[in-house]
Amino acid sequence: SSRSKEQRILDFVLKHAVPGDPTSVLNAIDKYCSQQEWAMNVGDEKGLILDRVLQEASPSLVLELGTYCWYSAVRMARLLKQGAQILTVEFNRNNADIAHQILQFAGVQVLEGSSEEVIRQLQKKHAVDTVDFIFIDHWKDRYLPDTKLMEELGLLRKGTVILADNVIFPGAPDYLQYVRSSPKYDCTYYPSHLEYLDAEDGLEKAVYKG
Ligand SMILES: O=c1[nH]cnc2c(O)cc(-c3ccc(F)cc3)c(-c3ccc(F)cc3)c12
Ligand SMILES: [Mg+2]
Repeated sequence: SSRSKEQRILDFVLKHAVPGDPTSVLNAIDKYCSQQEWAMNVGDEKGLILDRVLQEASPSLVLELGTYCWYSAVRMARLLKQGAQILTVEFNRNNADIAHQILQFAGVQVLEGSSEEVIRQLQKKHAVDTVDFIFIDHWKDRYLPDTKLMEELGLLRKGTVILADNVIFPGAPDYLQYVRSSPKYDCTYYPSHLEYLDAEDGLEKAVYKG
């Protein structure tokens, strides 16, 4: 059919999830993508690690790089404290549209454009001072340049948590080498598996020391 995989995921969510119940949305996406069509959501196994690291950080402002089908934005939004905000960046127009449809989540805003463009506009256009929690899940070649850009722009504060997906598969070796060798970060690796598969993958947490 002319509908994309992402639209088929949306159809399944709209058919099987309960409006306003984020856990039912996550369960629907995980069910569809593990049984029907694989998709690059962070998934349920790595998602549990994301849950724990996010709750420990208890952020007021979250920046997500890479919205895709909005799985991780929903995952994080369901755990945020009252009044906290997620800014999620998606450069692919179609995915942004799917994201808008899956759930108009209170406190979640989809910013369209390349991560570099959006990061450069955060302070002036989106009244951002510093970011408390960053989930990097867009494109492996942008992990390091975007992190350096956020440092240069003063978007990181003492204690800002950066959690990066796919540091093993497909991997972001230049990013890993940088944060692990930099005196500006305290790093922790969380071993896991590629979403819905047995391949090894993991998340890297880098806490900015200011
Ligand atoms: O690009 C990604 N962004 C954010 N998360 C991703 C993820 O969680 C998984 C994958 C992934 C896809 C296929 C595979 F066999 C292994 C890993 C990708 C990815 C990697 C290279 C690609 F060419 C296209 C997709 C991404
Ligand atoms: Mg990923």
